[in-house]
Amino acid sequence: MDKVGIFYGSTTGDTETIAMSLASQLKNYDVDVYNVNSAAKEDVEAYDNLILASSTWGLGELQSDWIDFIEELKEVDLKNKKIALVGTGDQDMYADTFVDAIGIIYEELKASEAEFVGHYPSDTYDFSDSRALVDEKLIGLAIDNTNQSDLTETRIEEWCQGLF
Ligand SMILES: Cc1cc2nc3c(=O)[nH]c(=O)nc-3n(C[C@H](O)[C@H](O)[C@H](O)COP(=O)(O)O)c2cc1C
Repeated sequence: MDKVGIFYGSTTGDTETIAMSLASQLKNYDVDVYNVNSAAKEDVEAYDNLILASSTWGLGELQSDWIDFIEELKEVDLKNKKIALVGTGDQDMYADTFVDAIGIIYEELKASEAEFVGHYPSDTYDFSDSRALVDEKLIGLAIDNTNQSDLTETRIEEWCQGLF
């Protein structure tokens, strides 16, 4: 079975819950889940398929544990790895910075020659702006459990199909 490493940062537990849902949805893979507050770059090196998940805090900032971890990731040779991004956020309260964190992770890592997979259409959301918008699509899956919790399960199911 192909391996998938899920690396998440979570301040109040929302992204952690999503990381666990993703792990149970990816039934055809051997999945390990890491909190970035205690993960190291050697953990990342063990996987060809990565899911990187972050909530957004402040006004469009990375979840705090990601601030150090993104620097570690930049030291990993990510060439030939596939990376899928998952952002949690609130599109109503933070309509101009919705899931910006995954846009930041993408910007930091796009020079790495990793292949970014799992782009997601933005038409079922209602926000004004996001750094996660790349070529009119979201660079990864966005989850908003404050305003659209009813869509979360379906979005995860859809997104996980044929992801890697
Ligand atoms: C002070 C504060 C700032 C936030 N800033 C943003 C933001 O800029 N963009 C966004 O999409 N969500 C923002 N959010 C919403 C969080 O990202 C959201 O609640 C998320 O589910 C938290 O996930 P976590 O518990 O895994 O950290 C903010 C929430 C708070 C309380």
